[in-house]
Amino acid sequence: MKATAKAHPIQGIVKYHGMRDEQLRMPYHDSISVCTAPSHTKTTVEFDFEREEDTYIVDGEELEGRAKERVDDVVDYVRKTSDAPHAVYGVKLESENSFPTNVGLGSSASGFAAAAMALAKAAELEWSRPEISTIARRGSASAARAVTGGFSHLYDGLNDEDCRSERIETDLEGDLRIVIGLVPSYKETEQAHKEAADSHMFQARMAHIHEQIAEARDALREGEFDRTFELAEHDSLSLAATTMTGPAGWVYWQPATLRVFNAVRELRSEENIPAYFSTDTGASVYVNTTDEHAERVKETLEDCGVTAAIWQVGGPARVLDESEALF
Ligand SMILES: Nc1ncnc2c1ncn2[C@@H]1O[C@H](COP(=O)(O)OP(=O)(O)OP(=O)(O)O)[C@@H](O)[C@H]1O
Ligand SMILES: C[C@@](O)(CCOP(=O)(O)OP(=O)(O)O)CC(=O)O
Repeated sequence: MKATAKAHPIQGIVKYHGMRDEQLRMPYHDSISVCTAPSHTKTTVEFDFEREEDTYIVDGEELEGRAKERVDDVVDYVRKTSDAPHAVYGVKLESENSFPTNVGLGSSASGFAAAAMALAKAAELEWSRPEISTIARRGSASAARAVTGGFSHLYDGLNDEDCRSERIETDLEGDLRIVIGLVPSYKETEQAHKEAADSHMFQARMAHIHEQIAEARDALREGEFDRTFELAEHDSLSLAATTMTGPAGWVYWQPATLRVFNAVRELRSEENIPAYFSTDTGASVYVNTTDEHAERVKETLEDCGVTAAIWQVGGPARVLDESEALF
């Protein structure tokens, strides 16, 4: 009745923007991302006979309002699909993120992936990871990809058989280093997804994305580093063009973000270093490079006045031993 799970957040490669179905969180189009580590979320859940109300605590704070409703959507779906008699009891969920939230480092992905994995285990659902990705998707679409881990592809679809995530095999995982530049500027993504289709750039993005997905899959299969991360850099600009031209005119980037963009392009042109920037919906930057060049890239980010760290590829969400439970 109690279970603990761990999941890694994601960096978008061909990024998701906008939902066809807001309740079921079915995106308008396919998306590909890569999980990042050691950043992670650890979550313990328990179905408890004595508990009448569901309670969720993240980083020591009890969730309320919209944040709570999103976890409710995940818990309700697990209750509906599980045959375990205890799945009707109240749930206690406690979770810890090892990295800052709401700054563009993908906390909703690892948060809802860890919750889905732990809930599926506690509710005795013997599902595969692509199946569990449909539970996580109800909290956050990016979380579907955090369930399957590594490089993963969330398919567009109108039902759970189609709209699920699957891992993509590639040789790029071992040598990839993701240097993160932390630009702490608070934002929330949900509203941006809601108004995605209201930008005049959205239809252009939709027409373009199919090709981008095919290219990214091919580059990953072929193990082509430059081609893969050039695509991620390009798609960061495409995504921002759409959010900036929506009704709210969101500009997620900060001056430090742009300093990093310029410095990364200089590393490429002047030092021949394979380094490509990437942002999701936020001001923080990912710089994709190889092990050999990671320290040089980190120094460059620090010279831009940004706190930097060298991360690598994270695996799929997984259930932990009961000795690792948070309560
Ligand atoms: N460990 C967690 N367990 C459950 N929900 C979480 C957890 N961490 C974050 N969340 C939820 O994820 C959402 C984070 O905001 P948002 O939708 O902007 O996602 P995001 O773009 O992944 O955020 P960011 O990348 O900036 O961290 C909020 O609803 C928050 O409560
Ligand atoms: C481009 C992104 O940053 C979009 C992130 O969106 P979220 O998955 O955080 O949105 P919600 O479903 O509202 O939680 C990264 C990606 O998943 O492609």
